[in-house]
Amino acid sequence: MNTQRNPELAISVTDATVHYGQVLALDHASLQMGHGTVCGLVGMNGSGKSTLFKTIMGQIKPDTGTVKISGTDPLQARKNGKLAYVPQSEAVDWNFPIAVRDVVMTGRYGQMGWTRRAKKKDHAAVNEALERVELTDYADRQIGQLSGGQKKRAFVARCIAQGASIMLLDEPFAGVDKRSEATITKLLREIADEGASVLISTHDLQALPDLADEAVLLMRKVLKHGPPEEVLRAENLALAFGLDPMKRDAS
Ligand SMILES: Nc1ncnc2c1ncn2[C@@H]1O[C@H](COP(=O)(O)OP(=O)(O)OP(=O)(O)O)[C@@H](O)[C@H]1O
Repeated sequence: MNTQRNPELAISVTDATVHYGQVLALDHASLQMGHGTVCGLVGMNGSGKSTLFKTIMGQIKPDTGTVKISGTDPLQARKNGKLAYVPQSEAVDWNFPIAVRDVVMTGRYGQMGWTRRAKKKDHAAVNEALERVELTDYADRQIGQLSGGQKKRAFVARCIAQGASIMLLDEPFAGVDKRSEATITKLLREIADEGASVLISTHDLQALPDLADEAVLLMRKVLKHGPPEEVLRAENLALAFGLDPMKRDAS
């Protein structure tokens, strides 16, 4: 685990427990992530991945434990633009009448003040982000008129335009074509090499060694955290999935 590059951890979740009514979604889960790292979060349906994201984002306050983002409170980290989130596709209203460029511009809102009037530097940041995700030619399309992979790229561009140094991506490869997957994977690698930390939930275990420096196996608590090839050993997967999901669909 590369937690050495900066002594202050990018993400530090300690002993987090979350209930939804009677349902125990996180059970004393702890996760420490350094800067400049891509980390894959894997676990079966209902293992708590989205709940962990919401907890890291400060949307859910855990019953026990603490969350620190670069040493600060998650809400503070969101306010200062350091923490960004790419939601699952189902969580987005794709019919909303907004162009791709404007979706990316929402990443700049925190830095614009209450007028939300875009300045030259905001337009420049949006254009650069669109270019990095190869969506410049689609900038004026309504967001719902993109393919699944292009939609994901638009949301990654929003994080880039925001200047976030910690990014959480909830299943960015679900329903995504191979070209978009390769573009996103390469981009996340570049972003991490520039010092950002990227936590990605995915069901694509086969792709994990190419995608991530580290993997986390979640089953309400963090069962394993380390290099993907170690975490994805058959005995560990059996613990988390009760079978060998490399041979079958992991979901
Ligand atoms: N709003 C909610 N109310 C009640 N229970 C919930 C709620 N959200 C999640 N849960 C439950 O909490 C547990 C963890 O759910 P969560 O969505 O975090 O899992 P996940 O690993 O992201 O699943 P998936 O891979 O299917 O997206 C599950 O048992 C789920 O049914």
